Amino acid sequence: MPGSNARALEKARGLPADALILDLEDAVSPDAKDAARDLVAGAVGEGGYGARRLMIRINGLDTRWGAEDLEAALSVRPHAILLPKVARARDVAVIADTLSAADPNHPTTLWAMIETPLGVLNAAEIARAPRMAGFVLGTNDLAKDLHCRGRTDRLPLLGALSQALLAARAAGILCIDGVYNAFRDDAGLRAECEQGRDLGFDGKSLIHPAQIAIANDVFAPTEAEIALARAQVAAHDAAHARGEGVAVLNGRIVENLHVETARQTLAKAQAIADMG
Ligand SMILES: CC(C)(COP(=O)(O)OP(=O)(O)OC[C@H]1O[C@@H](n2cnc3c(N)ncnc32)[C@H](O)[C@@H]1OP(=O)(O)O)[C@@H](O)C(=O)NCCC(=O)NCCSC(=O)C[C@H](O)C(=O)O
Ligand SMILES: [Mg+2]
Repeated sequence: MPGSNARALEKARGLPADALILDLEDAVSPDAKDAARDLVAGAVGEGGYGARRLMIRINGLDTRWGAEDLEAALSVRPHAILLPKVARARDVAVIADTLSAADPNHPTTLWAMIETPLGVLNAAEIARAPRMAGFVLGTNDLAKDLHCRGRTDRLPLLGALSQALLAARAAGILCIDGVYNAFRDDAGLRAECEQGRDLGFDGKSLIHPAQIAIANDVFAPTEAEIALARAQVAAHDAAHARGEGVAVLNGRIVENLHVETARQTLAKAQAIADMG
């Protein structure tokens, strides 16, 4: 949400989102940047966001606002700082060093917007940068730089989306899909969320409260997935007790790797339940 929108910052305290991105970058006009920085720092400092993870997207350090944004963000210790248009691992390392120099135990992690051709090409090294905890895909900036046409199937973006995901998975960090701009188009949003879920994204970045329910619905494990995960764990445990490494459930084999996925599904369901 735009960091300049006081009403949105307030409303976010009650929205059923897992994480909030308080934006100082492209959602804020140049003449509102200083006020937005104060507003965001004030809101994070005041708290009241419950279990929602708080992320501040700062302006790039190559802009006239970036350094002040970083200082203000660090001072209120959000869960994460989201860096825009990251092109190389060293863009991240500079900030990680600043953070660690200020306080080696500073709890704030770094996230990167992957939204430029160079950022996609360097995604593997960016994912392994110090303090890096996740990617958010910037599909608007990517489409702009690729000169591609907007298509409902996102065919022109699929290579970049997959490369960013591969890099994130190889480094063991999270990867969140880009925004869906038509915020009154529920069917289009659902279709794009389904595509993102199929590809392997951990969630969807959103621009309007009306989009939250659909994203939650698509990205949460379904009752059937939870039941299957439980049955797979039970079948595998039983097989293990019999001294067998492989179980068979509904005519399909269940091996260690399936149990790992099943446990991830159950852990995600539990985390959602814990959010209340
Ligand atoms: C798109 C909007 C300008 C629409 O705003 P508005 O006209 O106020 O919508 P509504 O009247 O329907 O709003 C209803 C209520 O919800 C609140 N609201 C609106 N948006 C948000 C939000 N994002 N978070 C929290 N709350 C929000 C309104 O205040 C109303 O509240 P109430 O008074 O109680 O009724 C607006 O939604 C908007 O600005 N959206 C965010 C745009 C944004 O964040 N853009 C930057 C991120 S996307 C990006 O940068 C792309 C990426 O980098 C890339 O390259 O792809
Ligand atoms: Mg962008």
